[in-house]
Amino acid sequence: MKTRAEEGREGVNGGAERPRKRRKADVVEPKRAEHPSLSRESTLSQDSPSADGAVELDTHGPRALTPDPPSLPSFPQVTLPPAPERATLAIQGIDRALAHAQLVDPALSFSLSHVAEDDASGLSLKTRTRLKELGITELFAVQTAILPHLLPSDRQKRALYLPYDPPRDVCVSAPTGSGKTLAYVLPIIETLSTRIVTRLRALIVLPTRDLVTQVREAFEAVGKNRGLKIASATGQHSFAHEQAQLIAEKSPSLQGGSSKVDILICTPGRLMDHLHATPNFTLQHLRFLVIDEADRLLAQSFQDWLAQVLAAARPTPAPPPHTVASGLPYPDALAPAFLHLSSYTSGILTDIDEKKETSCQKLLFSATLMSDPGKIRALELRDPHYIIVQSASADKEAGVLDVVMEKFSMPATLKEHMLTCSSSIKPLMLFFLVLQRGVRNALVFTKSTESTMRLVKLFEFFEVARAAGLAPSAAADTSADISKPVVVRAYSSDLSAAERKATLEKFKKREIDLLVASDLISRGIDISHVEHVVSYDVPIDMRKYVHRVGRTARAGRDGDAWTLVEDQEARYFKEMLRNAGRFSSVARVRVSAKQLESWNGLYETALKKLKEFYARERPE
Ligand SMILES: Nc1ncnc2c1ncn2[C@@H]1O[C@H](COP(=O)(O)OP(=O)(O)OP(=O)(O)O)[C@@H](O)[C@H]1O
Repeated sequence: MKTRAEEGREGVNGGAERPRKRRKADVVEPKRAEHPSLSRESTLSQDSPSADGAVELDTHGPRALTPDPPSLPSFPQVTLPPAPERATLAIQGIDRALAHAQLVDPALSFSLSHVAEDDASGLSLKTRTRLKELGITELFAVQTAILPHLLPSDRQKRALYLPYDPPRDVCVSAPTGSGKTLAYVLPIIETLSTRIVTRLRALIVLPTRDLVTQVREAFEAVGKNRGLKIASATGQHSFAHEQAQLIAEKSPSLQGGSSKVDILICTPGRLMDHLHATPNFTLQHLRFLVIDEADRLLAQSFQDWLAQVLAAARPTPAPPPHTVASGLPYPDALAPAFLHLSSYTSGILTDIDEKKETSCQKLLFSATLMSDPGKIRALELRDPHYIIVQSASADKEAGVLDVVMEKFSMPATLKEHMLTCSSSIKPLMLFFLVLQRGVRNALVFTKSTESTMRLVKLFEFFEVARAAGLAPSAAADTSADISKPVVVRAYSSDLSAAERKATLEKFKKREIDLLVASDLISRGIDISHVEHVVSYDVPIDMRKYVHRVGRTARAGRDGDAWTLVEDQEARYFKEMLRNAGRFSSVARVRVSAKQLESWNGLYETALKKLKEFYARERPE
């Protein structure tokens, strides 16, 4: 019997014997033999004998039976263990708090009483009455779940300063349109309305100006007649104007800061500007720091905004005693956790001084909350409580895994469709959806501003050709009046802030049928009448998809999402859906050439006009 190594040598060298390489086992053997339990005999005896008593060693064969040269017995063939499941890998190393998340059924709700003084929601009668005026009679799942954490029945825990018993932070993952905004607006208004002096106590950070405007409107609506001052900072107005809105006292520099507002809603860039350059702008009195669209904001660095905000809210060490100024008191008020900075204290800690912490409670929200441990660490969360509003699974681990593996929950009332076609007829597919399927009150997403402009122009030329009766009108599968011209407008970063606002207003008033945009408004924007979302260009990842389609089917309303997929993109798009567990939820829509036939002529005419238009616009 030949060993495999010997067979191999024969195969390569034609039988010529080469000196055998010194193997590791040869070196180890004498040492092992020194110990009786590791001696050759005892090792061999562990192998199972064959029927005739000879030991079968499949790798060393006869050599193993002879005492010389000494060698170790064979080990079993190396076999790789089966690869761990993706789910197993995903759960490894996740934040402990996330693993203990509170899973909430999206169907959960809480009916509000508008007469009783006390209500288990924790909301005051004033707030509930205001909600009734706004047409809100019940709390949605995310609001029902979060209020006990932010408005505890123990009123002391609602105090504006909790330096010795600081509140736990809260992270929320809930589907688009599920009411996350009110989930933080309500407890903030309720808690702050007990305040006597105006200080900056709630800071809400959002990724875009449009969202700042929207959230400010929500605060103003709910907080009406509660005496709280609300401001926003986005850079839309001059810096000096914003400073005048935010700060009462410009000089001298007050250690406790000075604020004209209780609640500030802002973008991170502008927040940094005020933190650096606005005298007396301080975050030491913050009771709430809300990071909405948290995954998007944490992906953006903006001069390391998060680290700077956290540092500004955190008590700083006491200055050395000899630097503490004496003299007349300032009209000043330090937060309790910052009192050691006062000119009246020595700055020397004694045994009875307990460690004081910032009272700022961080609240994170997103429909696509990240689980990246690195990013979460950067938030310096305090004993965080996770709330996941998640349909389908009652199994806690599965629910947490869905967040970790980016299988985000979608609104139950959303219907998803995909249409596959060649790139050359993609615009025709959109015309088909609008004219045959009655797609109106729709947001159409493209991949870029340029793509938005081209599509809007092409649609306009198409409508001009249609109005001129250049093609027979086809029988539509819709009740929509297709004889009416379809109004299409662009919403892009090329427009001025005023133009964008005006366009959005017109769309809200239903004066625009199709609003074409890049991903500028794919997150957070809440327009209740959006019935359809069309992804004219496929979204590049699942997060984008979730936020785009989430512009419809909000607050329990119905909605349809259509994705136009070019043939070469189909594989990638389907794979993306499959990985996110959405493949079976998306209906494939087949459109035959015959169904498109009636619009072909108009399309050709529109394309020709578009070419002429761009030739005029950009002469060579
Ligand atoms: N309890 C409620 N009753 C009725 N309508 C509500 C309630 N809560 C919120 N809404 C409405 O639901 C809509 C969606 O809410 P909101 O914009 O807060 O969703 P969201 O979860 O933040 O979505 P996104 O993730 O897309 O930002 C809004 O028009 C809001 O006014």
